[in-house]
Amino acid sequence: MASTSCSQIPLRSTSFLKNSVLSGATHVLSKGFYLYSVLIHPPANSRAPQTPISAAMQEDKGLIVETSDGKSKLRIPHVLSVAGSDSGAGAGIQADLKACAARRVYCSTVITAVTAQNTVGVQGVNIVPEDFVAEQLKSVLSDMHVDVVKTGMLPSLGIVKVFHRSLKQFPVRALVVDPVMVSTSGDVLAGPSILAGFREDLLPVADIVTPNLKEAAALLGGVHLATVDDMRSAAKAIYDMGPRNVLIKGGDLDASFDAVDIFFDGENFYELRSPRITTRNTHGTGCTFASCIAAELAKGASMLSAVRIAKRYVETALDYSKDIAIGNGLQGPFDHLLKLKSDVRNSCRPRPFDPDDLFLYAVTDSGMNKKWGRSIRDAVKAAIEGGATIIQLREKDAETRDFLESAKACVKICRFHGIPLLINDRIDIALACNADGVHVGQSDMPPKVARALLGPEKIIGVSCKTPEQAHRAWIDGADYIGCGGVFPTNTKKNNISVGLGGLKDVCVSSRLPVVAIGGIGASNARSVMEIGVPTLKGVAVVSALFDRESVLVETRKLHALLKETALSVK
Ligand SMILES: Nc1ncnc2c1ncn2[C@@H]1O[C@H](COP(=O)(O)OP(=O)(O)O)[C@@H](O)[C@H]1O
Ligand SMILES: Cc1ncc(COP(=O)(O)O)c(N)n1
Repeated sequence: MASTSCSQIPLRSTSFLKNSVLSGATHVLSKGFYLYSVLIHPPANSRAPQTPISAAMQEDKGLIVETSDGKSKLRIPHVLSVAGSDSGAGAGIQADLKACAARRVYCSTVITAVTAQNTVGVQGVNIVPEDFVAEQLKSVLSDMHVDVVKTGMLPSLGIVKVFHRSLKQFPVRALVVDPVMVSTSGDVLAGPSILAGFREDLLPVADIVTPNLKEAAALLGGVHLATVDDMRSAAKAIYDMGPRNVLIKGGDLDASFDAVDIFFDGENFYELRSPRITTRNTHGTGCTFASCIAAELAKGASMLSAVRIAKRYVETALDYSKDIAIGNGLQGPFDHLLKLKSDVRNSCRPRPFDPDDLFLYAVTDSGMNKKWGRSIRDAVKAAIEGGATIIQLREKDAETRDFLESAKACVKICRFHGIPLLINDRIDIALACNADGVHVGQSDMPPKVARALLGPEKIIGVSCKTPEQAHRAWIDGADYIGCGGVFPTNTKKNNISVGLGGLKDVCVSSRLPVVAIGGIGASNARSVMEIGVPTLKGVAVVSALFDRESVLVETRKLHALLKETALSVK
């Protein structure tokens, strides 16, 4: 095990530990002192057994730090990417930022070169002056707590040296070296002159180095690598140059191979295999892979686990992005956040939420649809045709897969008619079918968590019985509240009804639009709307529409009645 010591040392005076790879964690910041728990790794090439990074994280006692004002704050795992900018944003700094964001890790950046690049190739490279690379490094490392540094394009020997010096001055927990030399398009990003810098300075202090086939060949003086066996030999030979771990990426193997990478930790070889995805959108896979390893290490994963997660992440992102079209060249970027397709797929886009959408709110019920022999989609179609202004799928006992298929079909129908579709309770289904939002009860997913999962554009409704709950829903970022049950109902067991008085209290206090729910139908809808509070925008109905022979006829009837009432209430 590496030795562990704990000492109080002045702020930013860790450079006495030069030449050691150091893991540290600040616990208390007061009077200009860090209480610094130091894990000193002897220089890697002395081949001491490595300290698992997760152990270093435990030294941190979690990610909570106490600041000088006595408040505890969350310290966010942090990767610094030292790399080149890719104007096409498929690789380089841009890929690193997206990969870290996708893996929920903060990423700062030091730009070493600006490339003019697209899906055709690299049209130009402008190298950032060495002293300005040094200045960027100092800005970030002297201020922010960086856990892991990941390097990409280091275009000159001078920049490698500058970087190496900064690392000595500002040690970090782990170093991931992606020895970028040639882009997938075949353009040179860093010439052979940097090889000496890699061999002498960076590899001996790297926790992992991740060359692709061409880069591994260059590091080894130009050997030819074409098979998985060649990759194993290369991993061993590169390991002998000093890094703690080596990963040889096999994306460029013959297309008949699986996507195979070789990971070597000095003792064992691991063959990481995934199906080769047929796509042109592989620009930036290497940068992404290394950034994801760095992100997982920053969160505290062991090296093997970080590498495995990174492999799975790249595979998932490539598969998701295999049919997207960005640029006209041979090598397209992929979607790191797995989000770009969801809005494009539906040619009819959802429109923003309008409180008047709550006017006639139809809530489906699987039991009732079964009883009347209707599919969910037929029920939804009929309700829309009858005048429903918003739909909620409330399918408490549907099997997940059936529910998802029905929900997808209903999203199509609703988008076509410009009617919002919400899912009751099931955030997973709402996400998977790209519904317009969800409706949650007081004991369902908290609205704030739902918002974080669904994003800012989705509609979130919350069931509330009291003004306090309505206030909470507003604080939590809901879009509307459903108040009820107004009258006793069979669709919810043990549900105490609030009556028209309770509804009125909630509507008067609510800062959100309200829809009344519970036992409402043609016989009592007028009395509900006649409470005459402007926040009350409509009624939500289950049985009065769906526990009837004709959903269409009942919806039409109720719509007409509500319209008439609205005119007289105004
Ligand atoms: N077509 C593909 N299908 C699945 N995985 C791939 C594909 N191409 C590359 N990979 C994976 O992406 C990662 C990056 O590898 P590679 O493309 O060789 O890096 P680089 O971009 O540096 O050339 C590796 O894990 C590799 O196996
Ligand atoms: C700025 C920059 N950094 C790295 C790469 C390598 O990525 P790829 O191998 O996918 O072309 C690149 N093309 N551009």
